[in-house]
Amino acid sequence: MVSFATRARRTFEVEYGARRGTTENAYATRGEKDACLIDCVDGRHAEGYAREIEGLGAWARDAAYHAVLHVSPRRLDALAAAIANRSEGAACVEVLCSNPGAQLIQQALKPNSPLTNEALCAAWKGTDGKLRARLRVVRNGERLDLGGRTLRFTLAPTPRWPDLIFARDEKSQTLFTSKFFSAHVGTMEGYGDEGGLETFGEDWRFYFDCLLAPMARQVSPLLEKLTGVAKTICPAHGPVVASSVTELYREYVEWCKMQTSAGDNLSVAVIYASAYGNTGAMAQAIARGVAKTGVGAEMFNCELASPIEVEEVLKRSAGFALGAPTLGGTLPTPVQTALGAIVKEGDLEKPCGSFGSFGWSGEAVAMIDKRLTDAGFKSAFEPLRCKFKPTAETLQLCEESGTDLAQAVRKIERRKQVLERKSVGQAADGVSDTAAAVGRIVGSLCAVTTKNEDTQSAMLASWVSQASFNPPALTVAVAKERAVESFLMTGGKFNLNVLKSGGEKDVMKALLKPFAPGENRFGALDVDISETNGCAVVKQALACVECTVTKRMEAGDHWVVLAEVERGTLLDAEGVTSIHHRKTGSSY
Ligand SMILES: Cc1cc2nc3c(=O)[nH]c(=O)nc-3n(C[C@H](O)[C@H](O)[C@H](O)COP(=O)(O)O)c2cc1C
Repeated sequence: MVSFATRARRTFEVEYGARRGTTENAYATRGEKDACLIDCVDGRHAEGYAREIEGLGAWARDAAYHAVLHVSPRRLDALAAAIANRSEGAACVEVLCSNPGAQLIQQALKPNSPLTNEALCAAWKGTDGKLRARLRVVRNGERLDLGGRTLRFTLAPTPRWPDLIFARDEKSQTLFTSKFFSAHVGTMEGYGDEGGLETFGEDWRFYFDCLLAPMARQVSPLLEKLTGVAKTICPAHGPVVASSVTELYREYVEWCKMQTSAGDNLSVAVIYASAYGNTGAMAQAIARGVAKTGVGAEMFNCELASPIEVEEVLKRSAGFALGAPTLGGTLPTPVQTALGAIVKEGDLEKPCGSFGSFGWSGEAVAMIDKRLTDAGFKSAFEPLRCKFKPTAETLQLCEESGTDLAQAVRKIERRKQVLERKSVGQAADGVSDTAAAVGRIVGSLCAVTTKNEDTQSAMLASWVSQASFNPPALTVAVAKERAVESFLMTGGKFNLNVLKSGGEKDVMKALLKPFAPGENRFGALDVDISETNGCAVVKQALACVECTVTKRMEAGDHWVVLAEVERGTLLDAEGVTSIHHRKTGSSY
């Protein structure tokens, strides 16, 4: 195995939001006859990758095969380095990938195309003009005999990775799963998953929630293809799964089920096209914002689907977002077709949104927005436009916009239910005994203030409790759809500003005011920024407790966040803590 760990967060896609770094993994295996390199790392590590392969020995350097389970433009420099480093007399390497993967490599090998990769072109054909590599498209179920060891390939296309393949080494019962069972964590000691779910559960789940949950419908049947014995799972990122194969597989099946059953009740379609992945990254962040509310999110790449499939996804969705890059001053054709299908379906009750990346003129998003508005659709968020690659702030904005879209869908659903109940003569909102009893539990009214990269955020909280004397620790329950939720991952910092009885009104007003995605959360509130953790200190509070998240536990529609107290400051020694009294346990 060859693995490169990065501690820093280098890219801003939502899946890196937990800020635990990542690893780029690649593997090599050999039989009695031939060897095969499996997977490929990010182009940043191209030189190191070639060196590491060389270090394994001539069998790896001059391997007969290189199976690239996911082809991305970002990985082509590393593929080029591996090919360029082969010895002079080595035979042509067969680069195995799926049909969509092969198309991407062919584009990269074409001179003067937007996807041309100079390093790959140079490596593919040696200076003597002889081919040093050739493409081989693998079929579903195809076997590669290495001599006493066989690799079996399974095609595993998803909207985000249409070219994905799994490989199974039948002799060692090892599964190579690329993006499946991956995690962005670069902090482990070795390569393995020692500590299993206890140690990496949150990382696996976060990666799943960000990337696979919005494609759960497509992921579920692919998981079925992976059943059967496997001793080891080798993913593209994070630990090699050895001690917790069965548990992680079971969790994946369960998470998919949770997501699809949420989607069966109520779901939002995020329909998009993306030539270079920028609009795709925005779509991913919007889908994450939707999914964390418990509403199903279905990512749908309309370049890979027929108009009928677009119509079907629209029919089963209660809202949608449509995204496109600007190419040649207009929308890509598949998005125009999808737009036509949306307007034709014409269910104007469905809330919507538009988004997309552009380079200079950026007409696409305005075109989508105008067409939808003219047809009578109502947007749940302002059109989201982004110049080239989205930044951390843009992705945060996309995530919050996704949450707004899901909440708009929920609101319509609730209204429908109230009308239904009324029509059958039930009370619209009776408080049950259980709810009334639970409502008698009280908590201290606090402002949680937190920060992620350059973005500050805050929420009002009363489901707060001390949890340990030594070390001093506390818990806060955070609704899954809350914008600050993604700031409070393990390792995240926040301040718990305990509010003063009689002095809580202004803070409540400021924090309960609806805010648009990306808007300053503090409004007119007077805050200082802590020099130790960079989070806001509410000046009107009674006390400020600076904390670091140590663990999260899933609890129905909330995450219970356990945090260790780093330090505390008493801002007002005379005041009394504000208590939040309620009539019902079914709302705050
Ligand atoms: C062939 C081509 C044509 C483009 N035309 C435009 C254009 O007319 N206006 C514009 O704002 N950007 C244009 N761009 C820039 C893209 O919109 C920009 O690269 C965007 O980030 C692509 O998003 P994507 O990664 O989702 O495909 C063009 C890019 C290419 C490669």
